Amino acid sequence: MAFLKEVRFNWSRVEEEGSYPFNIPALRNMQSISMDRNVVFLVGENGTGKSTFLEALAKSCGFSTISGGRNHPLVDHRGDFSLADIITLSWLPKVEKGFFLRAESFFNFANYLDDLAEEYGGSVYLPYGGKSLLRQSHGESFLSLFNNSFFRKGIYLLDEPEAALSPQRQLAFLRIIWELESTGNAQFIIATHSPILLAYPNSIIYSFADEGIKQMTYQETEHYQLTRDFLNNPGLFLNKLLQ
Ligand SMILES: Nc1ncnc2c1ncn2[C@@H]1O[C@H](COP(=O)(O)OP(=O)(O)OP(=O)(O)O)[C@@H](O)[C@H]1O
Repeated sequence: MAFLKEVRFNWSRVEEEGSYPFNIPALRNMQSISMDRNVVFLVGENGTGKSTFLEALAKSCGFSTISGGRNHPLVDHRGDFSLADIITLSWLPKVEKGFFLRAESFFNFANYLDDLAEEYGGSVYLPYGGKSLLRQSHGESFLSLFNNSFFRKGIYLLDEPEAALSPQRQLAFLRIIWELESTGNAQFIIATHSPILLAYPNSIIYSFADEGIKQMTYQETEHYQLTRDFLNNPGLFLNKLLQ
């Protein structure tokens, strides 16, 4: 269910326009972004601002900005989440639960769970597949999290969840998304470079670029077109590329 309906930018609150994160071209001209769909994808070239936007959403939701939900007091002291100070989230209905997954700092979250387990015992691992996430492969730990923790009614903000997943596991992950969103229990906002994940039906796809953020179809994304052209004829593609 689309709990989060819209994100509005209050640019008048910005004091230093020329510096990060307020200088990101894709975001600078946006007044609002509709989120009114169970599954919303953020795509675009590296460095166009997808993670910055997702982290600001996570902070505004009260989630850990390293990875985690509301009950995980993990603070990223190096990050700059000031974009969260100028966005307003419109909810209907408001949900408190959910999770922010940042693939690159998931290790810190797994470490944090191990520290908790040392103090409170192995039951800490129950929502994460019953054992330390560090004793599972990267991909297994992601799927353990998705399978065991993502069952509550909530909003799930995922930054490149495909990072650890094989193509087969990406398909398994699409099935998890479907089971949760089609029963009205979840909204997913996912930054991704995966042409497999992007194929999920009935989503909104937002493409981040210097000109702004534009909604497009799956077939219009560069991820789809480039992957299709490559797979149609890898030899020809590489011949041109490597000449
Ligand atoms: N803490 C920071 N301080 C200054 N600039 C930053 C900071 N974090 C990111 N940037 C810059 O902001 C821009 C957007 O970065 P961001 O990580 O949001 O991009 P992205 O679209 O998620 O990229 P990718 O697809 O590579 O993950 C980039 O130019 C990046 O160099």
